[in-house]
Amino acid sequence: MKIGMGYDVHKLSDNRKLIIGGVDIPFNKGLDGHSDADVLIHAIMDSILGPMGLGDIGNLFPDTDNKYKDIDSMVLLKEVNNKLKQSQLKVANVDCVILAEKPKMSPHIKEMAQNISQVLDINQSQISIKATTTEGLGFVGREEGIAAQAVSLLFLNE
Ligand SMILES: Nc1ccn([C@@H]2O[C@H](COP(=O)(O)O)[C@@H](O)[C@H]2O)c(=O)n1
Ligand SMILES: C[C@@]1(CO)OP(=O)(O)OP(=O)(O)OC[C@H]1O
Repeated sequence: MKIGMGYDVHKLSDNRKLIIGGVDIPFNKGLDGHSDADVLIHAIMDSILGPMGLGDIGNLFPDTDNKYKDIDSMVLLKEVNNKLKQSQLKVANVDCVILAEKPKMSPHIKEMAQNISQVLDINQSQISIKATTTEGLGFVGREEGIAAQAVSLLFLNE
């Protein structure tokens, strides 16, 4: 068994879509980044790459490479899953939390879990996504950005 963690933050900006867990969430702001800035998918990818010894998404998908400009992070997750399939490791479960003051994530959690389990070829029961505000405190509380954390447990498929 190997455990991995991932953490990511993106800034909230005008004139950007809010894409989290592959869901286009209606909101007056969106997350800014080189890619689509899907903060949840980025945290999940890092939590899988860590135990595989592959560093982080910045190593794999550098933001200096134009081919990743505005890329759908689900495409990057598929690439991470391809690397997982080439290894002897499989996902036991992924547990995540989204830190956002607004908007409400709860109406979108099921669709996020569907999207992620489909790309990772796992059952929906193997992925858990939660959300919390930070009670008005810090950059999340001031609605300057959204953060996500993920923990993945991988096992050796012998
Ligand atoms: N962006 C968010 C934040 C929270 N939720 C849900 O609301 C519950 C209460 O949040 P607190 O931060 O006040 O503890 C939380 O447990 C989530 O279910 C949400 O959907 N979206
Ligand atoms: C995904 C990449 C690549 O497009 O871009 P961003 O959307 O800026 O995301 P970040 O979490 O800063 O790090 C990884 C980047 O290389």
